[in-house]
Amino acid sequence: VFPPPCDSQIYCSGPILHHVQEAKLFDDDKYFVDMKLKAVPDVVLSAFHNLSNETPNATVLPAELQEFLSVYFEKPGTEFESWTPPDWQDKPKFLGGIADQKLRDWAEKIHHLWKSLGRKIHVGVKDHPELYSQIYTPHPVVVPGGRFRELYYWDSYWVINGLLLSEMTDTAHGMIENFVYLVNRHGFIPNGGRIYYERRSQPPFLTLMVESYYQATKDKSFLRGVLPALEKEYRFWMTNRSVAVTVNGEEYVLNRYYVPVGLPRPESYTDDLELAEGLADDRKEQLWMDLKAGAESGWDFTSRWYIDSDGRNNGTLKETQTSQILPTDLNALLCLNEKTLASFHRILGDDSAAAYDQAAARRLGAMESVLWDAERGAWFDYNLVTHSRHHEFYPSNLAPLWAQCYSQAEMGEKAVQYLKGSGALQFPNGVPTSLKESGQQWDYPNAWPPLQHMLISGLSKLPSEDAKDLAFDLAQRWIKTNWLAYMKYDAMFEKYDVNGDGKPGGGGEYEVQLGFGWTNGVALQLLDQYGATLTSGNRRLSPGLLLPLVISAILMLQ
Ligand SMILES: OC[C@H]1O[C@H](O[C@H]2O[C@H](CO)[C@@H](O)[C@H](O)[C@H]2O)[C@H](O)[C@@H](O)[C@@H]1O
Repeated sequence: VFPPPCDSQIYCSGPILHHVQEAKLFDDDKYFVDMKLKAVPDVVLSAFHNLSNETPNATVLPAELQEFLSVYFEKPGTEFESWTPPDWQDKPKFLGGIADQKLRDWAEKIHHLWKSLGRKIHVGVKDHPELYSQIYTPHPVVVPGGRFRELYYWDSYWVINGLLLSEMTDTAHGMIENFVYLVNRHGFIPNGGRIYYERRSQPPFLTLMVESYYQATKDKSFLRGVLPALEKEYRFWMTNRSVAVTVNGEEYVLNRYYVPVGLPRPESYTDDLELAEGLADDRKEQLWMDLKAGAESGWDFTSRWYIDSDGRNNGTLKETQTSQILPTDLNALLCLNEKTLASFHRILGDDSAAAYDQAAARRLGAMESVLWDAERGAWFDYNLVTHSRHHEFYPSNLAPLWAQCYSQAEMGEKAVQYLKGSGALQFPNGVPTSLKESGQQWDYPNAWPPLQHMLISGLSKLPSEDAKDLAFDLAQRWIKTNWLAYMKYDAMFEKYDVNGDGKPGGGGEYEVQLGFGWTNGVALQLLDQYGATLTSGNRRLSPGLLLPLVISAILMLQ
């Protein structure tokens, strides 16, 4: 009953996809669905039909499949022209604010990486979209790197923040224009720049990208031009990804990730097929939908989305039920979108700000009634099956601090105490994604750049020195991890391990990737924000953390 991931009978459904992926001709299922066609789809489909009709039981041997692919497909990557961002220039100003010479030299190297991650889509993709899985966008993009050859939605927020520090305003402008183009074409922004991603999104960061750009340029006419697309995207999330939930007799509306699309993810086809083996057809479809919703959350995959048969936040990947969870971070992000949209209307001097102010106030009330736990002092995901909160630690439990979506100052301070008592601060290299080692990449021991950034930024906005010191301490840990790994491997990674000295992360369904868009963006932001005090050597203990240590040492001596 549910539509396939896209309408292409080559890239998203049908016998070619099935046979090629099942034959495991490539190490990564994403490889095949990124290949360009050498002939129009009808010709390729009928050639495959003839080939499989000639063989008993329609089985095509791997050697025949290889031959078929070499006749009808090109290697991935041919859809790009070589492109160096024309606005890239040596020595952007922010470098001057980094006191530690080694970190300053390293920041300069990161700034150089934008040149290798820039891509311009070949005009052929615009003229003959039927030959490509690549989605055409009019302006060049900065990609994450490695197997992620195309643009990604939420990654681009941290990429754009980094580009703005690198004074690459035109490249940032073009990337935002691409997203506006995608909203106008699809009604929302796809997960990434491939047709197999076109029926699911990722965390909605476009409004915040525009906010970053506006803060850097103060360009009101740009703001006026893009605002209708931002509102269109907001309506998409409120129409297609919202749920009404009743708590203590009151009804609240909050958002979730939800992807009513069938079949396995084409880019991870055999993983999804194997995971669903043995399930009844309707359970299979449900699992595939929830895996896609997991991809839409950006956390693919994690024990955070597991709900076992007793309704507990427990189980295995097969028990992923993303759509049955109201996530704290998605709702904090939408609250921040609402506040930012209101502020845009105020800047432009029109009279539409009030509607967004009211939406933000409604959401804040809902988050405090449904997600906030006053006893524990944090916000927790809400389970729609059991109508209760999940109490595991995830950095997302503090996302409302980052979004500044809470009503009383004391909630912020309670959340700091929650974090300190959570056990998540005991690791030298950053805050883990959870405290569970599930083997999935969005779990312990991995730490991810966007989560470090949101946590550090949330803590740094709190009024207390204690919270600010903790923010600095976490920034120092993260920078040191990134820097040590760079010294060892000469590379920036998509994620890191919270243990060891500069260790890349692992787990999940693909090898850890290098590049890496959001890692570079977050490192540059932290180096800019804390450049005067960060060091490449031993961690400088901030006064707020030093004092408790001194007191406990004195007590021990007594
Ligand atoms: O191919 C598997 C999945 O890969 C992507 O997810 C991961 O990389 C993205 C790019 O850095 C990142 O946005 C996401 O948070 C990562 O988990 C892709 O976005 C998924 O849709 C895809 O299934």
